[in-house]
Amino acid sequence: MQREITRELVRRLLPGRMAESNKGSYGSVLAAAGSMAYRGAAALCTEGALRGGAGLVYLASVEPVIQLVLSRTPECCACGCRTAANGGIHPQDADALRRWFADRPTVLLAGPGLGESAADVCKALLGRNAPWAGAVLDADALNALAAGKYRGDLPANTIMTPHPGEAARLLGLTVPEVQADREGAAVSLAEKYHCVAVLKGHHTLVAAPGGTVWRNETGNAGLAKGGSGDILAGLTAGLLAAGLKQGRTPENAAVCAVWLHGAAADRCAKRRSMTAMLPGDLFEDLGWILGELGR
Ligand SMILES: NC(=O)C1=CN([C@@H]2O[C@H](COP(=O)(O)OP(=O)(O)OC[C@H]3O[C@@H](n4cnc5c(N)ncnc54)[C@H](OP(=O)(O)O)[C@@H]3O)[C@@H](O)[C@H]2O)[C@@H](O)CC1
Ligand SMILES: Nc1ncnc2c1ncn2[C@@H]1O[C@H](COP(=O)(O)OP(=O)(O)O)[C@@H](O)[C@H]1O
Repeated sequence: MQREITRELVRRLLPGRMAESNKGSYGSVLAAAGSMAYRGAAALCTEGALRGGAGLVYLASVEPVIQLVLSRTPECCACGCRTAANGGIHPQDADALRRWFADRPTVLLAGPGLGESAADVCKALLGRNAPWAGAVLDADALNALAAGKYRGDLPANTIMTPHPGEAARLLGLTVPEVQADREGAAVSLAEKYHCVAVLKGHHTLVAAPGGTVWRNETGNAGLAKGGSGDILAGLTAGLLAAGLKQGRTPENAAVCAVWLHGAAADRCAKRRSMTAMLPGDLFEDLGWILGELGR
């Protein structure tokens, strides 16, 4: 049975901003994102993590991507990596990152824009004894997981955010089969991969193993543009990092992220139209909606 995500639920579950706090109170995110082919995805997901409230956001990527992201959001800390032959992060640098973060509890956000480098990067970052406080896996990180390129034993507090195409690959189904039983697909993903599954699309669903299936009713077809999913992945990671510091669960973070993302899109469509709005426009509306919720 599905339960609707409401504004009141989100108000209750959102991490607070306390007067007596500092950046360490809201957790850290490392985004492993972007490649020579997909530069914007890294910019959108890191801004999503910052605007989702994480205290510190690091970006691991190739230098041209780092330059682009810092020019938009200098708040982001750079972990510049060498470029591999496939245009992505060099695998040796991914190994070094994993060692550097071993004693710095951090949420890993992996996938947006990684392209062909995803298999090597995920193998290095998500192998045995991965140090992450939690993880958000999206896009190419999910395709590499579906293809068996790294162990399916994900860190505790993992959230995956597949669109129906990615969900079909993860479950060995076709897209029409996923869409014909979205609730069954979301539950199967959560149980197969022991994580919180966010099955995106019109009426995004959130399922945790053995838990409620949440249905989101915010959002509109203006989100059907490349980059919307990258923002959701970053926002989810930012909320997860801040929420884990305050005893919230990954399910709480996913529920808040999908509702806020859709509510921002609904506000954005009123001022920009569904046709002309861009994913990057959502950040302004997100700020207004968080403000209305007292955060
Ligand atoms: N500015 C940037 O840098 C951007 C970079 N980006 C980066 O691009 C990379 C590739 O990501 P991607 O999602 O485009 O590739 P992919 O998973 O192969 O999806 C296409 C296939 O899946 C299916 N499919 C997709 N959605 C579906 C749906 N809702 N419902 C049903 N089916 C759906 C679709 O099937 P079709 O409908 O065409 O048969 C098609 O075959 C990745 O790194 C990402 O982060 C993008 O985020 C954009 C902005
Ligand atoms: N018609 C729609 N109605 C509501 N939400 C939508 C619609 N189309 C797309 N979205 C949302 O936009 C985002 C698209 O993510 P994704 O397919 O991964 O795109 P990309 O990776 O290209 O950014 C998801 O959050 C999805 O739920």
